[in-house]
Amino acid sequence: MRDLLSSIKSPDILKNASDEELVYLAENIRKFLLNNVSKTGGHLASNLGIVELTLAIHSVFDSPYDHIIWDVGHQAYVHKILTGRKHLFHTLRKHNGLSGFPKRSESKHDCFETGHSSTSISAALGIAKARDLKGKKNSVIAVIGDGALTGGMAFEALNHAGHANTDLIVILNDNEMSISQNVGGISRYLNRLRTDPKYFKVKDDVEYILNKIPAVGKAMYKTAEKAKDSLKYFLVPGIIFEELGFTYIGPVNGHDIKELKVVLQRAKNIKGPVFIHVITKKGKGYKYAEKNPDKFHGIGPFDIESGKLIKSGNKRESYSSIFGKTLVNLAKEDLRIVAITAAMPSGTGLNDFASIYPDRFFDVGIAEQHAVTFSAGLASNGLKPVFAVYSTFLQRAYDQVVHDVCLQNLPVVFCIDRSGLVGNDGETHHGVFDISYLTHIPNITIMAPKDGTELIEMLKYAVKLNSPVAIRYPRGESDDFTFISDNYCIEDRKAEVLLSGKDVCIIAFGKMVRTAYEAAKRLKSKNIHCTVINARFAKPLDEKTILEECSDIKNIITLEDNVVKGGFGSEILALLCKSKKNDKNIKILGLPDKFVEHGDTEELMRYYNLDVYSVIEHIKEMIS
Ligand SMILES: Cc1ncc(C[n+]2csc(CCOP(=O)(O)OP(=O)(O)O)c2C)c(N)n1
Ligand SMILES: CC(=O)[C@@H](O)[C@H](O)COP(=O)(O)O
Ligand SMILES: [Mg+2]
Repeated sequence: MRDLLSSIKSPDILKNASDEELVYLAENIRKFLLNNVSKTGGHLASNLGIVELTLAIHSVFDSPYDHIIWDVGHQAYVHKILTGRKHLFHTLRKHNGLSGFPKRSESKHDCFETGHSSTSISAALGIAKARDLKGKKNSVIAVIGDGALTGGMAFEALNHAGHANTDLIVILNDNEMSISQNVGGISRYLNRLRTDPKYFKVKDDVEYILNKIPAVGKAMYKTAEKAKDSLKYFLVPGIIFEELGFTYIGPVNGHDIKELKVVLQRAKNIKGPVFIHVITKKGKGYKYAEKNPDKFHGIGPFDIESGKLIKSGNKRESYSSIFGKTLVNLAKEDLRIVAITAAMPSGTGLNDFASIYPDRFFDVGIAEQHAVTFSAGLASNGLKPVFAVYSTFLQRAYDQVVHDVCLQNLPVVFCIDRSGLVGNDGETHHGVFDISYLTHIPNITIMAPKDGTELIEMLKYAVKLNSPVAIRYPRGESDDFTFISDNYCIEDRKAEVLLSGKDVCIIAFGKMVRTAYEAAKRLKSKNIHCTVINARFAKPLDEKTILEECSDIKNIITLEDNVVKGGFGSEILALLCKSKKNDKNIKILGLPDKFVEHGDTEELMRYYNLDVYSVIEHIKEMIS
């Protein structure tokens, strides 16, 4: 048997591989994924599940002539291996290394970039229509998971594609899982298609009966074979995809390469939009990932033998976990509190809330826009909705925040996790725009805690407010300032002065308070004395404290882990201008006007001059 993996540089090699060779290749790819991702971390379970499907797609289609669009893109590792990037896997998700998502700059085989879910069908349809207008004939294939299919955009695109009069193939990779168990009516519907004994019985009966009829039976069966899926349409009530205008094929065993190739070849020859329903097992081939696909969806380095995470040092509790526990406690006291997630219960720390208060917990699927307006509805009818959401995914729901929540001044609490740099996921996932996209909206209060204790206090305050509130906090370990801070009162909406000094005033927001504090401590030994303000609020700013503290200090620095444009520093600058205090020497430190790449968060903070050392240098330069 040829060892295709060791020599693979392009998918062309698959075209003349036997089915047995492809099965052997699938086995080797799984070993390769396991060996590499156990060292680098990454999205393991989704990739283990999609090995055969990716091999079949690249066997039947001709990338990059044919276009393949991967929804979310976290499952594109196998595609990367087959398209000449195997040798880069030791650098996966590291700074300047291989991205964890499709990147046009990385390969001509990555025709469209993804990271946020449910975009693939819209993109594929656009690509297909452009192809038609250019008079070309290549295939366009969108590969979308059952989780991503819960996103509204996917349905907007299916609705359009069904009557767009173009050739398009949508492959649904149905593994019954989003990151956690998939939820909702669509998921239940797919489950019925997958398992309905009535369907399988009827299908088998029809094939059996036709085959039994002597002479004509075989011919009739051949005709019926063609019409089988349409036949199914009549036999299974409401195949929604057929109703939308697609030819539905499935369910297909997503781990049978031979069957997959036959089905894909057939789809390639069908005119109009085709929907192929493929069934796979998330985590396939690695027992720990099959058993616990949520844990192995996106995982850090782990030990292959035991499936246990390799942890470095003693870590403090994460902000997500502190948030989750606090909300459980608050919900005990206040029965109006309900929690909402858009398919991220574990990532946002809501798992305990979900099991303790199942009736007050809502996983709405990957549907951030709906989650926000749903929260607005809950609030308008007397409840206290807390929507826990990653900063980057809330971008989706900007208009709902404006139009459905803030315009009506409804008391929805946005707990914005993963704000700032998130690290290895990179461009698509950094939460560096939320201050910019929220501060200009009337009625909203925006806070960021300097440490875990402050997050607890901010959440207590937020659920008491009768208007929209956002609390932003970063990925990972919480900080702890209890050794110096003795006032955690949030209700007075005041900033906190952590250190006083006459040379420089550093006004920091959220996680950056630590950087300001450490820089000030080190500068003291060089006889440079800094005031350090923990702003707590980006909106409304505690104008009084800030202006008083700045009044006798010439040098002012603002620090944030948001983009500088439209961020926290801009708010301070506007305040100083408004108060005629623009005779100051001011530096606004934050992230630049570009999409920040992937890499370790600390490394990126150094790279963008936002670490303690860089802040010290900024201050020295300012003073000199
Ligand atoms: C808009 C948006 N919200 C949330 C996420 C986080 N997220 C990434 S993958 C995923 C689950 C995707 O499930 P599915 O599409 O079924 O893919 P699978 O991992 O099962 O292969 C979620 C919720 C995202 N990427 N984009
Ligand atoms: C692909 C995706 O969007 C998620 O899987 C994301 O990578 C999760 O990030 P965390 O690891 O920060 O939860
Ligand atoms: Mg899935």
